[in-house]
Amino acid sequence: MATYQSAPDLPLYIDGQFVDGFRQFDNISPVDGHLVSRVAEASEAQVAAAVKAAQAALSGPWGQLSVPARAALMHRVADGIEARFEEFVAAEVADTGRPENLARTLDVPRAIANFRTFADLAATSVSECCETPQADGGLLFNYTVRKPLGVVAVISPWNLPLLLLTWKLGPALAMGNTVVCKPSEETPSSATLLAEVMHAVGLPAGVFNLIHGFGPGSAGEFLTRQPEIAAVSFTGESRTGSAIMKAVADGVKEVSFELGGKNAAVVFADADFDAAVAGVARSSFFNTGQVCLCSERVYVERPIFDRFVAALKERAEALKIGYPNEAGVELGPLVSQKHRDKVLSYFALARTEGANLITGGDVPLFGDARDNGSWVRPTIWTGLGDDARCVREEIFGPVCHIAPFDDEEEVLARVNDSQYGLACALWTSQVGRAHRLARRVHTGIVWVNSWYARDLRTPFGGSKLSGMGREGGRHSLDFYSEISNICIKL
Ligand SMILES: NC(=O)c1ccc[n+]([C@@H]2O[C@H](COP(=O)([O-])OP(=O)(O)OC[C@H]3O[C@@H](n4cnc5c(N)ncnc54)[C@H](O)[C@@H]3O)[C@@H](O)[C@H]2O)c1
Ligand SMILES: N/C(=C\C=C\C=O)C(=O)O
Repeated sequence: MATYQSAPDLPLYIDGQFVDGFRQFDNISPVDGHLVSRVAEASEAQVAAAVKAAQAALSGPWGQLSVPARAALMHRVADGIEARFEEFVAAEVADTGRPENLARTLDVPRAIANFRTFADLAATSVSECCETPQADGGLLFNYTVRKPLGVVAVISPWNLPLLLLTWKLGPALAMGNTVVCKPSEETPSSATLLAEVMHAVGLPAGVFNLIHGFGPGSAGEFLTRQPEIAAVSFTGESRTGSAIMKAVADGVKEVSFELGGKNAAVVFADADFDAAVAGVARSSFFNTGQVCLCSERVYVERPIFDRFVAALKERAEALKIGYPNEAGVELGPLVSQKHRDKVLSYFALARTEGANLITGGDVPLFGDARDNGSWVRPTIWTGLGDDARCVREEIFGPVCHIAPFDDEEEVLARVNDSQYGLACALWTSQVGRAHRLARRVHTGIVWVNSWYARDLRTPFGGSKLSGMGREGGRHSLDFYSEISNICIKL
């Protein structure tokens, strides 16, 4: 049984040593507001030291390791996470208040899979080659080699803390880079536990470094401004991506951005109704709506609109909200009071914009310690126009707006009318329509009759304000390595 009581102070991990920061900040539980831990904040000098240690490690034993040897080490990291599985569950629950079952079935298993998948992909990847006959009868033989980029800055968000950190770490390390990681200030616990696993596995000092702190004017910004970093892999808000892009522009650093979204779910009258209701309830309320892929916009074909709204209302109101270790709990709190204030501001905005409130739109009163937490109810609106801010701006909470539509061309235009382009879920029984529409939706990812079903070999990422680049499968191998072409005249 995972426990999520207060933990000890959380340190930094720099050049193979656990060290204090220049000051500490509080890590507060979103369940009931209790102090989870005090966290070391890295100074600019400590961030610079971490990057220098990572730079030095490239020319040490780590830089001499073969790909299979690095892959074996990544598997040992995965073994280390497995060995401390319940501690990782407790760490994610302590910081996010999520249901234990979610951490046990998604977050920690995906961290293990992230290391194992990219260890195996790196160890089995092949390079390109070609032969070019010459007019003089000679031959050119071209082949490519992958080299590490160097020091990679890994900056991750709070919504799936361990999953998203390791989604980057797995391929970055498997491809021979060294890393300096800056997890979100909201969720430092599982990254710190991971540092203990990395240390125990015996990665050479400087290969993996962990700094805690905030964004602007703190560890996050300091990291992006270090001249020695070769690339930044970032997941977070679009406006943060823009700030990081500016910070690294002068150095022309490589960036991989997984950013925000305002994703649509489209339900046609011919869809499996019960599957679509269950699927949209999951895609709108999963992880309390704190997934960049969540459907905050739902379009339902008019003949089933009223029936669908009623069914989704019933599902939303049946979701079990509760303590992380309660049996059957499905929804936890939002990650912080600050984030809840943002979500509540959209609840208020929806009223101003004239939304019909179908359910939720407020804070549940428990009459216990949870009233000091960051809880909201799952919320459904209808009746807003496509130009409403609540229909265009990312809210990042358990909320969706449902609108009717009449035909494919209309709904396709409305789905694509967004500054984001991350994900879309289509619910229909017509295979031809599914393929036709999927390729015309302007998002990086389209699920048909499913949502957040993942194969780690597939490309993941978005367009427009949702990001830059793709990670997953060989796309991660490509991003986290420098490819050189060698041409030999035979
Ligand atoms: N596309 C995806 O795959 C994906 C996945 C998860 C979350 N997200 C997005 O992330 C957001 C929620 O996460 P968040 O609130 O942690 O995002 P955020 O942008 O506020 O913070 C993300 C990380 O960046 C750091 N940071 C903030 N400002 C920085 C700066 N100027 N320089 C360097 N680092 C900085 C933060 O400390 C944190 O570690 C949502 O918009 C969500 O859509 C996207
Ligand atoms: N990058 C991934 C998930 C992103 C979730 C966004 O909140 C993944 O599943 O690999």
